[in-house]
Amino acid sequence: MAIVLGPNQYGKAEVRVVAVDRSTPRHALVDLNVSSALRGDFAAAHTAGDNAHVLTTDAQKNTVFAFARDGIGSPEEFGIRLARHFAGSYAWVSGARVAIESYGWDRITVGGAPHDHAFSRNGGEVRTAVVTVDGDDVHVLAGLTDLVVLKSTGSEFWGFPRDRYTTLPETDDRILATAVTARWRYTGTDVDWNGTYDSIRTTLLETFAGTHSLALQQTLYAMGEAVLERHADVAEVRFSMPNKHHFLQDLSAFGLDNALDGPGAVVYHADDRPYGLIEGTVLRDDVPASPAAWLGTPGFC
Ligand SMILES: O=c1[nH]c(=O)c2[nH]c(=O)[nH]c2[nH]1
Repeated sequence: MAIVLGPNQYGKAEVRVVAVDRSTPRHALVDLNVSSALRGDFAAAHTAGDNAHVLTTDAQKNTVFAFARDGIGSPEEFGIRLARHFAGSYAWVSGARVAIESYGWDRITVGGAPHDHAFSRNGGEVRTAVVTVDGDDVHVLAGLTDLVVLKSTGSEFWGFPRDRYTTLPETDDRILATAVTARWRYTGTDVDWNGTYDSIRTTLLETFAGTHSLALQQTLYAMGEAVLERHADVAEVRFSMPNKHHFLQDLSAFGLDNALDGPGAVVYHADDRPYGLIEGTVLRDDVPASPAAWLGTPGFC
């Protein structure tokens, strides 16, 4: 029996870089959280404390800031530039993974006009990109987290089996709400990153809204199917979607009914936990799987 070093990677996590394009009076702002990780032959550092192969995490951080000086473009483009640079830096670096979160800022409107250089953060939603360079191969995942959506009707849930612990009533009219985390894998790199991102986000929203839902699982599948139907360069979409339960509040103690078709407002309590967690992948069956693209991406997606 020998004890050996298994898979490993190292890098700088969560480099917060904000780049402002001031080339015109109308500034443009990009706000990223960048994490890099190198893969390759780093055995001696682990087993002997020999750092001859260790491109410092400090240098990786500096590289992120230096590259931002040339403009960031889309998160995917920036990730590809960085990952290619790191993977090509030394013979013993065989690959690099660059994961990016992109925070959105909207222009503040003053007197009806969008301001040139004042912005407000737009909610909790975050755009994501993960670029993995593995030798000459480049894999790109794009996605988003915490796209919070709600339908106040157009959602049913019934027809499930009833064991001795099943108490949930069947319903033909409920609130459906979730916070979408999705990642999709592109088949290549010749992509209009920002345009495609916007289009896929719109597709997710339109499909959530337009699908008369019999289960969140069905809505998840419909959202993935719509993305794949409209985007030939996407191979698969992975989702993690909490079912943000809204239960009708019992108001009978106050002599009030709470009927869906009654005269007053319908009152729900929004439960934050526990929540159903619905996760799934929708994919083309004729595109090979790509474990390298997902290596190091934790959780379901
Ligand atoms: O859309 C749903 N899917 C479920 O699997 C489930 N389970 C549950 O209790 N409510 C719901 N709703």
